[in-house]
Amino acid sequence: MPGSLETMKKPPRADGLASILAIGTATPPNAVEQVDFPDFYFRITGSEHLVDLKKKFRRICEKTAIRKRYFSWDEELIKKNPSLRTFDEPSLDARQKLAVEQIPKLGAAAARAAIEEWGQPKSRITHLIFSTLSGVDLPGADYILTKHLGLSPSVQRVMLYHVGCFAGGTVLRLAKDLAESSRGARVLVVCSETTSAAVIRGPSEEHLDDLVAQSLFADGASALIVGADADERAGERVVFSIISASQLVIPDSERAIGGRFGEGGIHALFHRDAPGVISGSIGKCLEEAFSPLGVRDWNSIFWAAHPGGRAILDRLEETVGLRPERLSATRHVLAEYGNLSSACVLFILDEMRRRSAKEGKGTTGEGLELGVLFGFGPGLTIETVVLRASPIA
Ligand SMILES: CC(=O)CC(=O)SCCNC(=O)CCNC(=O)[C@H](O)C(C)(C)COP(=O)(O)OP(=O)(O)OC[C@H]1O[C@@H](n2cnc3c(N)ncnc32)[C@H](O)[C@@H]1OP(=O)(O)O
Repeated sequence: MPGSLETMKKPPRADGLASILAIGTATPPNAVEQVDFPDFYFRITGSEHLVDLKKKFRRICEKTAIRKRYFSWDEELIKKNPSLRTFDEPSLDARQKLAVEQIPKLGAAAARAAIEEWGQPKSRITHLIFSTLSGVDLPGADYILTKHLGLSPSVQRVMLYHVGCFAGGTVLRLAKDLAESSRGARVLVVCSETTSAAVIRGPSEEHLDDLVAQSLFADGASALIVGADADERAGERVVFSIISASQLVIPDSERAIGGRFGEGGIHALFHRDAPGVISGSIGKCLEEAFSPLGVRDWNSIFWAAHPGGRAILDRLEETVGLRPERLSATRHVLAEYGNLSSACVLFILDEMRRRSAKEGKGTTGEGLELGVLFGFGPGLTIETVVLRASPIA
């Protein structure tokens, strides 16, 4: 019947904006203090004889402003898999085994925390967006996660493999579209990362940017429930609303951040000018996102920026003229967890809303109404997400 076909083409849209209704995070048990990492890393990779390179690595680690990182692997695993001790020996099988096991497991732990905070039955989850940099498999981590969590087989899954660190913004952009285009949709978003593809490899004097990667990346997962028209009578609460989301590729910048994927896993390619390239485009992103809202003072909004490395945050702060408190939650997450790739920005939102409540601020965004979340990664790609904080009762 033409009438019913018309109805099928246009399912009812949500009335309101998509919102984050809950946040969960998880880390694996093996924590390594950054101050101990150079000794640990050069010992487990059998590289103690590279004395000058180790001194250089110590200097790099000291500059990262990272205090601690969590890993799903440990010394025992490296001993059992000697190919992981070298810089570029074929080692993909060992890396895959770890990633395929750990990514859904970590993601499920973060998702359970988000679902518990949300307080609604799992059967209300209509969509799943899963993002990870490693562990491509068939069926993928999204499928394994639905089994771990016991989600409905009719949950609509979207799997994002190998997008890179900007994916923490991409998942919000997609979740907003899904939640607003279908009334009643509840989207479970999961970003789960292990370093098994890119970190854990021996050092190389010829590839110093890869050595920088060994000092930065860590394992962890974050999860959100996103939906529009929060059902407050059923106990749903808005943590942040997603006002807008957009993506920008900085022209001719693909050399700034990248990775080569092969039999030895992912070899990181970081140009020293990555912080400069990112900060050079941040003004344009801010103006495009906030001019419709009449905002021009970048200190009047809260910030969650992907902490790719300390130098990126320093350059951002300097270029935009930010007061130190604006990147305080971001720097805290970098210090306590390292660079968690796509999972990082959602850890920052969690940290921000928790410390806002603890410090008696009026909103989940440090007492401010509007804020920005930035994802940075290969391309060079920037995801810009405008958020609205919620009042804290
Ligand atoms: C994967 C994704 O999709 C997204 C991502 O997050 S990718 C990660 C993006 N991150 C980056 O690009 C790293 C940004 N860089 C930084 O944060 C900082 O440079 C750093 C913490 C690594 C070092 O801090 P710094 O203030 O630059 O210290 P600095 O004293 O200049 O450098 C320390 C040493 O590292 C070396 N170094 C710094 N950056 C380097 C690079 N990109 N490649 C090779 N060597 C580098 C320096 O030459 C220096 O060596 P010496 O001590 O022998 O002189």
